[in-house]
Amino acid sequence: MHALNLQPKIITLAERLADLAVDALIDEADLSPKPALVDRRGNGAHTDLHLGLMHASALALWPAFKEMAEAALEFGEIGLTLREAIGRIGREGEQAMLVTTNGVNTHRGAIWALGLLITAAALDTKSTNAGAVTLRAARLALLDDRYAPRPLSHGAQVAQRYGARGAREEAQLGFPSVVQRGLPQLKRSRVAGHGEQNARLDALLAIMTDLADTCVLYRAGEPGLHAMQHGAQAVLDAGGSASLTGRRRLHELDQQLIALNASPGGAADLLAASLLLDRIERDGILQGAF
Ligand SMILES: CC(C)(COP(=O)(O)OP(=O)(O)OC[C@H]1O[C@@H](n2cnc3c(N)ncnc32)[C@H](O[C@H]2O[C@H](COP(=O)(O)OP(=O)(O)OP(=O)(O)O)[C@@H](O)[C@H]2O)[C@@H]1O)[C@@H](O)C(=O)NCCC(=O)NCCS
Ligand SMILES: Nc1ncnc2[nH]cnc12
Repeated sequence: MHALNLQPKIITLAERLADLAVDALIDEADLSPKPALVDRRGNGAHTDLHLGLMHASALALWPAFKEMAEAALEFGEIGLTLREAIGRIGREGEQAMLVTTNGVNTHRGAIWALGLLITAAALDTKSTNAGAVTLRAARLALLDDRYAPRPLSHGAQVAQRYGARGAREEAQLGFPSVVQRGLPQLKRSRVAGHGEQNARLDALLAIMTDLADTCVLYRAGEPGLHAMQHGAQAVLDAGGSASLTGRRRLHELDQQLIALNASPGGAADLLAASLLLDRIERDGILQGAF
């Protein structure tokens, strides 16, 4: 007769990082009320997305995140070999996402941003503050993956039309929207006692105030981007999402962006990146067990 094994399974560093990334994506999707984005209330400005699809997509990305962290551990240093390995894994992750969502792009930007951050975190678990991790991620993003296809993506079309360089530049600059806006606002709103959900909403709004979100530019042009940036600033100026006036401004922003079809999908990805870095900095298992 076999005794029941009640020992907790020891998870690997790569598995732990993949867990943190998926948790960050699910927390981002669930956070409500987000302007014009999919959340617990509904589909925002989207006709082809819903919350269940966002969850399924996030879960489908776990193996890719784990493999990226494993590649970092295997190669051990920033270089073209690692960059091209995670590029391949990222593209396989995109395929897994598209199979799960039946062809809908739920998390392309998130695979890019969180994939780079997971890889960068795994490279040195003794140096996991946001500044150090984003710097390593930027050095990876600056390397040119020779095998990356160059499709005329929405981001590429927007770059041609408006000169906005979007997700690639955000990573190559070390995620300024995360390090200078999202994370500091998350911490400020927590310290002010606004509650975790409001702190996360404020972090999203802080990202939106300055981001050249190629998703918004593609769907709603410069008027859409202007509405997103100024509307987000108006909520923060009114006291943020924990205040009554701020909540009113947030509702107005939601209505305005939906009317413009302007979904800030890039800002949503960068909120998930902020939540991931916040978790990596504070994670007891990551700090202690490896
Ligand atoms: C380098 C890549 C990110 C490719 O970049 P590019 O700009 O060429 O490609 P896009 O396909 O447009 O994807 C970029 C996505 O990044 C998000 N984003 C937008 N602006 C920013 C920004 N300023 N900073 C950071 N991130 C940003 C955004 O993702 C979200 O929006 C998605 C929905 O967008 P879209 O497809 O346009 O969808 P809709 O408007 O809804 O379209 P329809 O309904 O009309 O169909 C949503 O998924 C969010 O995630 C942009 O979409 C990179 O992808 C790449 O090179 N990948 C290859 C693999 C690789 O090398 N990986 C590296 C290992 S990690
Ligand atoms: N919550 C969300 N709604 C719409 N697009 C997104 N892209 C990433 N997160 C999103």
